[in-house]
Amino acid sequence: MSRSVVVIGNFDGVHTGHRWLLEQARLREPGARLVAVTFWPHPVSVVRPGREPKLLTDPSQRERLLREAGAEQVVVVSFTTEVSRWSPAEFVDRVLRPLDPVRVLVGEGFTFGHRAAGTPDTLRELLRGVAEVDAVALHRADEAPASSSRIRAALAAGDLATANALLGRPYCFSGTVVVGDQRGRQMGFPTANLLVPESMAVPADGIYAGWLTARSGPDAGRHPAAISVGTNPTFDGVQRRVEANVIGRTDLQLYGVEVDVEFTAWVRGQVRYTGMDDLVVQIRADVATIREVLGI
Ligand SMILES: Cc1cc2nc3c(=O)[nH]c(=O)nc-3n(C[C@H](O)[C@H](O)[C@H](O)COP(=O)(O)O)c2cc1C
Ligand SMILES: Nc1ncnc2c1ncn2[C@@H]1O[C@H](COP(=O)(O)OP(=O)(O)O)[C@@H](O)[C@H]1O
Repeated sequence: MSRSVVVIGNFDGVHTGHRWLLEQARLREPGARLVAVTFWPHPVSVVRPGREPKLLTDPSQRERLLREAGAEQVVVVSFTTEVSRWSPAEFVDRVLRPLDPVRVLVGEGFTFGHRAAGTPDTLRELLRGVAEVDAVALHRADEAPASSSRIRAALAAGDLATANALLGRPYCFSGTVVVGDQRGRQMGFPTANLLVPESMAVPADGIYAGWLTARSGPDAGRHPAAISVGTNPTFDGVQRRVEANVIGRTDLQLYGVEVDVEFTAWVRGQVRYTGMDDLVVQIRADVATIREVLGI
């Protein structure tokens, strides 16, 4: 097997900064196999349980995005308490050496190993004579570097434009369509409902313009969508859901189908209406706005 160029990180969101790191790896070692080393679950959930951030990508989405960004191999280290106690040297011996790296790239400020004792300098020392180690300056999308935590904060604040700019792609929420309260079709706007796992980040409650892609089934493909994130306050709901109405259709069969919901633009916040009739009038207006936003 050819020698590798390795990038290491959590890569949650696979945002512009992560993609920049992968591009640098490709440019600096064009002949080498590009390997992304990452972790699952998120190390913070093991080291400081309960303090882990809400995730922008689940593991399968993250791997798919890393491959799209040029990774030819994705190595997922199962992060356990035992792994959290590895010294920097153990991490290098167990994870990096077997990949036969010619160069390793990490973001500036990267730390690894027990109590985050390893720095890019430690890595350089441990790999002396084996591989070059580059600590790459963090890519700046604007005044500050793109980071998963900035993106999470922007999403939570309803600032989808900033989140999407830092991601370098529309924010996307994936899941399996579940049965809801069967109310959507009564209102003339059936919605494919996705549950929001506790572990995942989701944009602030509100109405968004976007796209729904069904990965399989009779309606496979990408469809324009009016998206609602929230608890359906009009109906005193409690469970937070991502719901997408495919615009102009009432005939889709999406139950049990894996879908990707892409968020293109923020439209408005959630409102508690006094009844279904007022809500339906508003949804009609939303759909008209969303058609314009999407240019359909
Ligand atoms: C474009 C759009 C806008 C919506 N706006 C609101 C809203 O402002 N307030 C609210 O309580 N629910 C809103 N909803 C969510 C509806 O309450 C929900 O889709 C409906 O109750 C159907 O739920 P079901 O899929 O579980 O049957 C909106 C849904 C869509 C598609
Ligand atoms: N245009 C559409 N957009 C979304 N789902 C649709 C559409 N047309 C039909 N459906 C189907 O209807 C279901 C949603 O209908 P709805 O009455 O809102 O039920 P539920 O409350 O179970 O979500 C979806 O899961 C999907 O299978």
